[in-house]
Amino acid sequence: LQVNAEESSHDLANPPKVEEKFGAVPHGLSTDSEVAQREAESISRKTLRSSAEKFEFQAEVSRLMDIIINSLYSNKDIFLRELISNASDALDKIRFLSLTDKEVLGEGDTAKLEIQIKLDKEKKILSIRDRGIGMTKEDLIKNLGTIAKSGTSAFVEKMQSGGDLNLIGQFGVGFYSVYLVADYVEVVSKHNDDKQYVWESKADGSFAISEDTWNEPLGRGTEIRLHLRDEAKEYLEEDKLKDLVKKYSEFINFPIYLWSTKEVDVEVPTDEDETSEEEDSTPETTEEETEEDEEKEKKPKTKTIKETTSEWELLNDVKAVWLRSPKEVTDEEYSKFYHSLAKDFGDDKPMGWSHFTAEGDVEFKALLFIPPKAPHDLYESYYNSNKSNLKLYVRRVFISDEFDDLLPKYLSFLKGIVDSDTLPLNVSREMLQQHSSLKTIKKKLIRKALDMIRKLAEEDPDEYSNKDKTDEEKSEMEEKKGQYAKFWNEFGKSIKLGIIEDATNRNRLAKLLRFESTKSDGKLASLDEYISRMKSGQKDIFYITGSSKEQLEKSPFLERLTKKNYEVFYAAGGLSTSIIVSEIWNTACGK
Ligand SMILES: Nc1ncnc2c1ncn2[C@@H]1O[C@H](COP(=O)(O)OP(=O)(O)OP(=O)(O)O)[C@@H](O)[C@H]1O
Repeated sequence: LQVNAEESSHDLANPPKVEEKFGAVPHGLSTDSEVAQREAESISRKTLRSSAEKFEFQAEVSRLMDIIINSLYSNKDIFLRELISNASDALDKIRFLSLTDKEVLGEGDTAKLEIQIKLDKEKKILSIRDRGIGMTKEDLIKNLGTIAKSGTSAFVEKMQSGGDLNLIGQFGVGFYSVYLVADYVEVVSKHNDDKQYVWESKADGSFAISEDTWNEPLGRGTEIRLHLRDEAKEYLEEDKLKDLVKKYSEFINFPIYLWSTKEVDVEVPTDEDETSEEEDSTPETTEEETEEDEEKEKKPKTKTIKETTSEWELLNDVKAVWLRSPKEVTDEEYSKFYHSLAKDFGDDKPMGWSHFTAEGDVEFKALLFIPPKAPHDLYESYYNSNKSNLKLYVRRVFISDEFDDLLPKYLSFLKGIVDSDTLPLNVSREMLQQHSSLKTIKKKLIRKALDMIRKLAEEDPDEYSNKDKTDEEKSEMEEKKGQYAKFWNEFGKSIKLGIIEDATNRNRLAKLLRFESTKSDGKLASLDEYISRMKSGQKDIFYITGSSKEQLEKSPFLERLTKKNYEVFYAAGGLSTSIIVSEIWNTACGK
């Protein structure tokens, strides 16, 4: 019954099913109304809906779910940000489609692009609803269970070797984090092209799908209902959810509402009985008091009672960081924005960022980040992946994160956003991809990206002497000590690839190259340093290259040179990198 991901991705006419695996109620035993009642009550947690079609999860997904459901991971909060992030992606998708076809948004509430969170304390259900693109029946089968993404096995492997569950979103399997807090999950979804369906699973290897004929019609979008485990009851507290949204979802570009309950004082008319009792107990009255009483009688008698009211409370203020002036954005805000943009919720801050506005023929705002670590699959499919890590917006409307032509491949490790005022809004993605402004945007982005990387080195006291600096500047610089070596460790290979691929910027890139040297106590040396020493007449320096650092370090040639007390600079890299680096080196030295 296991599904082959590739084969089944286009043909789901006969998706894999698990028949009679669940404790179905025999049809003869129940009346229609009982069945309806049972469906509507979203079933006890022991059995899924009996009439539903059953499917088996793809094996890797099943393993992933096992890991999650049995996890002792303490930071269970992460599920909420994953769901909100999915909701926001779904809203981005429908907003994008609406640029060329307004009809897709529908009317009334359905057209409202927002996220709603609701709690049902009695039934212990937490629901997150969006009016995004929604999922067809086929989408539900594919996206939530039968097609394993490339990140699934990578993440399972990571988890088996003690990885951090917090990174789940980076592997593209964030949805399954719901099983950290729930033992039964329903996904109700309505896509414009299909009927409303319910997906449900108890994370026991299978899921079920039924046409939804009992819930309130969603109009369009998705509602995820988490039937919380007993130990996750804290997520039924409004304050807890408000804190979490503030903490993790501050930068979501759609309004997030919580259905919150408040106790308010209300004036209500006093009951007849109460009034008469009060009157009965009144002792004899004087004339004056009688007059007062008469006046009181004219006004209706009221009392104040506490009443609970509920209303949608807005939890975020939907601000686009990149549209603000860089002077107004704090370092902490940049860091938090990076975490949310990159779905990288590790403890480390980004290594650097560049926030700028480009003016002239092509106007755009951009915010680029150097991540603290290289992602697990950075070089895995370097030449055949079209992935860009930049999100493209046009006038604040998210267009795509699949524009492979915004940055060259060797800079694909950067994360960020570009928001352009010049690009047209009402054309298809394909036409936009051809737009002439993109070339200008790309050129400027590369310049800014390389400047940002150069700055990392310039601010690092390991790289440059800081003797002219004031004490205050020195202590600030102390924080940046070693940052370029860290960068080089994580992304040096990308710079070398850039040297091969980007002839226009080769000299700029050459300045970012670093070499190890046998005499520098582990410090990295730059090309400039080597050149200045060559120019000052130093002759006992050699430069060798090889395919790997290990190979170089074992090289007998290196050993011989060091024995003679020569200093050897060495750089690892593929053959073509070595050749190009040598060329740059020799040209720079005038040889
Ligand atoms: N609220 C939603 N509306 C529409 N589609 C959704 C929604 N939630 C999930 N999906 C679909 O299910 C897929 C799987 O979600 P999942 O969170 O596991 O991965 P992802 O969103 O692709 O990656 P990441 O977790 O990094 O955001 C999504 O790619 C999307 O197609």
